[in-house]
Amino acid sequence: MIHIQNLVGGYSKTPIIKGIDLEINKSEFFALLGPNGSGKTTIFKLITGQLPIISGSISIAGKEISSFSKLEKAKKIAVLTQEVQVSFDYTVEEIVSLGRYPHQKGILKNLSKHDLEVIEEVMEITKVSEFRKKQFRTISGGEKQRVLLAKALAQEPEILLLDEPTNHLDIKHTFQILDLLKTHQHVKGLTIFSILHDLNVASLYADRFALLNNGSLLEVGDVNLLRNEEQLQHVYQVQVNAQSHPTVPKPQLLMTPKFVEEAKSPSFVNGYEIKQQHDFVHVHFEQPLRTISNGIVGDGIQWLQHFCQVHAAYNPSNEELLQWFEQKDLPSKQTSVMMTTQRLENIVVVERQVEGIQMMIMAMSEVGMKGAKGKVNMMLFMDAHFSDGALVNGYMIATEAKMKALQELNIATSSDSLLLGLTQNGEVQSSASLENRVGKAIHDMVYSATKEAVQKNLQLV
Ligand SMILES: Nc1ncnc2c1ncn2[C@@H]1O[C@H](COP(=O)(O)OP(=O)(O)OP(=O)(O)O)[C@@H](O)[C@H]1O
Repeated sequence: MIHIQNLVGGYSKTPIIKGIDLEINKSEFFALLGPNGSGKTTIFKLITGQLPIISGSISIAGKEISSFSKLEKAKKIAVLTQEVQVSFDYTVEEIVSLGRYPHQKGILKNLSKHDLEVIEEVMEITKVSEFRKKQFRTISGGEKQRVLLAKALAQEPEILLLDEPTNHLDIKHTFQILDLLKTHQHVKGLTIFSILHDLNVASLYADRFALLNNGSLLEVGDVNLLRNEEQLQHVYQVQVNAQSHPTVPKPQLLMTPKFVEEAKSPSFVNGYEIKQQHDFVHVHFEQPLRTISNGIVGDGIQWLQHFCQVHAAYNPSNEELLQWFEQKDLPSKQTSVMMTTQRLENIVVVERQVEGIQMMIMAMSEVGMKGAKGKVNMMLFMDAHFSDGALVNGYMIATEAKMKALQELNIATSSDSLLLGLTQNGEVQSSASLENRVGKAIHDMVYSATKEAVQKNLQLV
């Protein structure tokens, strides 16, 4: 649809855009990414004709851009720029109506019935109808942005060029507007070429991407471009980690600040407090721990600070759990909970240094107890620093060590819960295995604690 070939251009004889090739397909949402000053707006100005092309070419649907008349271009392309220049005291409705100008016929250029219908529709979908009679200059930045988008849509273009369409919008309106644009893309076959600064929003909405740096394209491709952490780090000069979105199969980027709050980092043994009451045992760590767990609360990979083994006769509902958190004055989003039907006097807490690593384990066994299913709930805390991959490795080693101990005791268990919590102090361990120190430490600690917890129970039966 838009064919850019060996394009060179800029503001003076020294070109900003240094020979780029780009193809934007019909009905796709294409995101132009790149840091400040990389030349994104300059490319848009070369497309719209605001800046002269030094060399190379731009064509739309096979026709050289310079051969379009102003009106022809306005019927094909609508542009939403960052430079809001509305010199007269127009109302919102009047601004949106200006979008129909390329379609109006005759000398008087009156709005037709169809024009009025289009204006109504675009004001409705961009949610600007409610302030249609207000003066444009008196509305907020985000409202202005929506009005200008309504004007662009009123143009009924084939191509929409958007320079940062969401930069003044709150998250509700950002998602509302982008959902709306996606609908137009799919239902009306609109081609969207948009400059976006928010890489996470771009990841969720765009079909293809181009990364511009210093007037040249570094990469053009699909969403995998946003999984290239090294390249993004090099271009944006920020530490970036690409993670999977929890429900959409797209990457999301997490940025790490250079400024890190001075960690109090207490020594591991002084860094936590254990409180035991008749109905729950609570471990509180002074610093949040990186955790992996399948407990009833706080499951998956998270950062948590409170860890509870709770006595309950039955599995509580979510409402009951929330009430419980309130009663105990615990933050529900920073707490891991495991449930047991047994009395908590049987809990085993072991603090030990294994393979030079400080560790603490809290294990609650129901094995051999009357009426119990036969499970061992376990929370293992370590003064070590694991990558997410090592965390998963460690979880597997802990499960295997627990099973090994139980098999040797001729005990079968079911529905166990396990949590691994790391202080993330020290050197990052990218893997844990029975061949390395951290893996061996997990194995030895879990194996011995499982036996200890089960034997304590069996003595009490
Ligand atoms: N009117 C101008 N005259 C001369 N140089 C300009 C002009 N406008 C922009 N430039 C220069 O052109 C380069 C590219 O600017 P451009 O606005 O295209 O970048 P951008 O990628 O859109 O940046 P941003 O993300 O900050 O909007 C910059 O170095 C800028 O200083």
